[in-house]
Amino acid sequence: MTVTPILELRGIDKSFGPVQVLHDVAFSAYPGEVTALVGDNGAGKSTLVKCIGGIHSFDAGEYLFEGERVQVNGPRDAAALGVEIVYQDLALCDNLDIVQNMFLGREKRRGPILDEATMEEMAARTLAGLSVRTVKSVRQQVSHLSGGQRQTVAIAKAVLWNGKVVILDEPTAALGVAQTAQVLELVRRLADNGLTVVLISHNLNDVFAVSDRIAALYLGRMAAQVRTTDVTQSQVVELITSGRSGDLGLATTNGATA
Ligand SMILES: Nc1ncnc2c1ncn2[C@@H]1O[C@H](COP(=O)(O)OP(=O)(O)OP(=O)(O)O)[C@@H](O)[C@H]1O
Repeated sequence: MTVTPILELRGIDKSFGPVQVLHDVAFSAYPGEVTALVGDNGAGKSTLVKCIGGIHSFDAGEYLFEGERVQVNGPRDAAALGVEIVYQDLALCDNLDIVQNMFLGREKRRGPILDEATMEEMAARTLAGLSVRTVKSVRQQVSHLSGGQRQTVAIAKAVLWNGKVVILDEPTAALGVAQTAQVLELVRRLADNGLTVVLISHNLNDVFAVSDRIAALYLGRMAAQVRTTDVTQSQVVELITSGRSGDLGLATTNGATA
């Protein structure tokens, strides 16, 4: 059965000045699935994600959303489609509480006055909808939260703003074992709730724990996009380090088939 990806990039080229960073990259992500984007340092993961998020324009290629070709000329266009990126450094403000962070720059107002009650209720409902029980009060200041709780708030913020495609940049990079497990559980739940999740990760244990598909970039080219159940960790290591895997009978190299 062929399933239409919610997000699809075809033939993406991207250069910075004379240096071509992405070469003819194809990438697809599907609702209800976690697609892991892997690759060595400098392979082009962040650049690809920034093209998806409208932060970088690309030089050639097509961007399709829900099967339709779209123009994404900036972060606002990506946000309007429902593409939300949660960066590793989180961009949460330490001196604000959870509600203030989740609504930062998009506050609800009743006339000239901030509608605190509605914002508080929406923040709490979003966290509850994600079965987040580790955050006790939405009025806690973010500086008092653990790394895992901060990551949870950043993810919930993306969901609150109607993220259909939620892209997570190394969400467990700074976390210990227990917090990593909590965040991975949340990542899986997002997909199980029907969202499309793209997970950038260097940690193959995380990738194999939660992903449905793996897209491996090598020196700016998409080496393979495969179902996680079709590959072993050592095959993925080979894809990351050499761009190929000799013993991998690839069913698809660009994720076009489901
Ligand atoms: N703004 C820029 N100007 C020039 N070169 C850039 C720019 N951004 C990225 N690059 C180059 O593009 C290449 C890919 O970088 P990118 O950050 O996308 O890789 P990555 O796979 O995300 O790496 P990492 O895992 O280390 O974050 C690198 O060689 C990098 O130096």
